Amino acid sequence: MFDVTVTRLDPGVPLPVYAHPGDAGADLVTTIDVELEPGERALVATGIALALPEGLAAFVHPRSGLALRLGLSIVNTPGTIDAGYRGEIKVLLVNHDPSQRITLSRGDRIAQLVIQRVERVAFVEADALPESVRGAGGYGSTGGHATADIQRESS
Ligand SMILES: O=c1ccn([C@H]2C[C@H](O)[C@@H](COP(=O)(O)OP(=O)(O)OP(=O)(O)O)O2)c(=O)[nH]1
Ligand SMILES: [Mg+2]
Repeated sequence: MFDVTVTRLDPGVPLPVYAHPGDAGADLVTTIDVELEPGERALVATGIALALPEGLAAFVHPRSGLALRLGLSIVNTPGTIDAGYRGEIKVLLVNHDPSQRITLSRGDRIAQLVIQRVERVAFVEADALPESVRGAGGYGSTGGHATADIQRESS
């Protein structure tokens, strides 16, 4: 376990907390009340700033329960918190529900922070790449992808 130094820019919010032993995500809360109309997005402050050691990064993920119940997600999921970032962690929430407004109150848990080891590499340019079994095949090259309704109807 790494120690990560945290500051609370809003003294009224809890530190990020793992709900259970073994959880990968530590919950973050909103410092403000928010109302999101269907399709609307909002940048929401969490009151938390970190000093991550080099070699770690934090990723801001949606919470599954809120996604299921309300359609709440994050536009740039997962948001990337660089080790060098010392500012407040903010969450770019979005309401994916087609008809229902989402109402959140200060203190509600809105997202979860997953801390991971990350590698940095030297990008070394070459004229050609070494061969591999997959080669350049991508975007469904192995099959098994769903067919869009519109394609199914016209075929
Ligand atoms: O969900 C997020 C994503 C990012 N950030 C902060 C921390 C991160 O280190 C910084 C920059 O994020 P990113 O690199 O994804 O955004 P950018 O648009 O590339 O901005 P920049 O030019 O500052 O790198 O913004 C957040 O607070 N929340
Ligand atoms: Mg960036």
